[in-house]
Amino acid sequence: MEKINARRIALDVLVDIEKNNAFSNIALQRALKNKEIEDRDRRFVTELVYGVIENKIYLDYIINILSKIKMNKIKLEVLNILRIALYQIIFLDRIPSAAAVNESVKLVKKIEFGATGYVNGLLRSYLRRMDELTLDKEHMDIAEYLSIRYSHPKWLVDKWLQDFGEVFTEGLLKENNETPPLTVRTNTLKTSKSALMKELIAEGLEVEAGKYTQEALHIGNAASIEKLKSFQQGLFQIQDESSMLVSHVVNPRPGDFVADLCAAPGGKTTHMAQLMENKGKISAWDIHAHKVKLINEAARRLGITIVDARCFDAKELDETFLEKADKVLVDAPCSGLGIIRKKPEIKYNKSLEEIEGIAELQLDILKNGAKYVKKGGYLVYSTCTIEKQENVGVMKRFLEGNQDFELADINETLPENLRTEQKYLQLYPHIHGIDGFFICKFRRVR
Ligand SMILES: C[S@@+](CC[C@H](N)C(=O)[O-])C[C@H]1O[C@@H](n2cnc3c(N)ncnc32)[C@H](O)[C@@H]1O
Repeated sequence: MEKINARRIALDVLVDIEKNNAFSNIALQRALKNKEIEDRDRRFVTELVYGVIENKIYLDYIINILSKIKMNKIKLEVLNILRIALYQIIFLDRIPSAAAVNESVKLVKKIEFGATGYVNGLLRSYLRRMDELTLDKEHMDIAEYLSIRYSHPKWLVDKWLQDFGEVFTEGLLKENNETPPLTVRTNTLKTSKSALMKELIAEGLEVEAGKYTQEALHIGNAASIEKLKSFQQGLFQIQDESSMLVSHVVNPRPGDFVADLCAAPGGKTTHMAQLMENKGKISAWDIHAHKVKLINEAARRLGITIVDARCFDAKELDETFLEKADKVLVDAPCSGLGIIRKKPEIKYNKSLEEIEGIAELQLDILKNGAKYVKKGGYLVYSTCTIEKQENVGVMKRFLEGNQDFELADINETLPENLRTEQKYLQLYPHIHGIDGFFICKFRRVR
């Protein structure tokens, strides 16, 4: 069998992401699936792929200075070989620079023999000149400096500087390039947190309790978690703590009827089913049929029977649900700028226009969601973004147009370390250490 070359796999994944606009997690999964690859190599491939995407603007800034060929004329494969090499030299202390250069030269020889001299020359030139290539914050425009240093598009840095100020923005940008721990939610329908902890430790994982929710566990050294027996037995679900907080704010009770309008892949649906002790009903909708399947798969694995998943566009009104629900959740499609740590390509794919469009979509879905709520019932709005035009902006616009609703107090459903004066919760990765999320809750009073 051919020896697995981690750098080669990382290269293929990076080219796939750029050429086909693939999502990093899906491209990685596809490339690693069915490969006999040790956990250590699997982690190295993942580290290279995420590291390069996270730092792409910075790596390209250096390549642009050193290259004799214009950036847009460099073949994608060669460009990514350079990025992988520079990423290792600059960011991975444990890899000697000479090894990073030699391995990249070997790789380019196999893939684009004619570019061998170019790659070798550029990398050696970096090693000679690296001191003079460091960014000089004092003499640069602050937005330009932050944009290159932390590889976020300039328009986004400008926006965040305006919204949050320099210190906050730099903290956020820095954290966005960190790797978050993998977090899982105990399936309390099948086990307890302490029993699951023991099980995972016995399976060779490093496990720690979460910071905010009683079901959460952080996993230190997971490589292929879905292969674990405990996963296949449905003892847990992979889910960030921010996302778990949403279901706690919804606070569904056993016997409730809950409508979850944007539900796939079912993280919050299945969590709410747990909180309902698998009693009552959850109608879980998603616009994409292939994603509806994921809700059903998750429910089956976790032993949940109260979920009725369907393919439906929540912008449409389903009159059969009018005033039927005790609780409605709109976990809305959003710009996703709170989860850049997990999906770093998000920062390159967004635009101001898209943020505006998505805020309108959220408002449309919320307006319909409101119509399904019983008198005295609740509507919860959540996103995985930190953008004010969505979040607080949409929350205010919803309240202006829906006089039957008022903001409900969410504090009693939050852990003490997250209680807030405001009647909504905005989480930031660099402040709370979990995904950037927004959560608020409306009560139908009339
Ligand atoms: C943030 S994700 C939901 C995550 C899910 N609640 C969970 O916890 O696993 C938003 C979902 O909304 C779906 N979506 C987008 N537009 C929609 C629409 N018009 N109607 C229903 N679902 C929609 C997307 O397919 C996506 O799965």
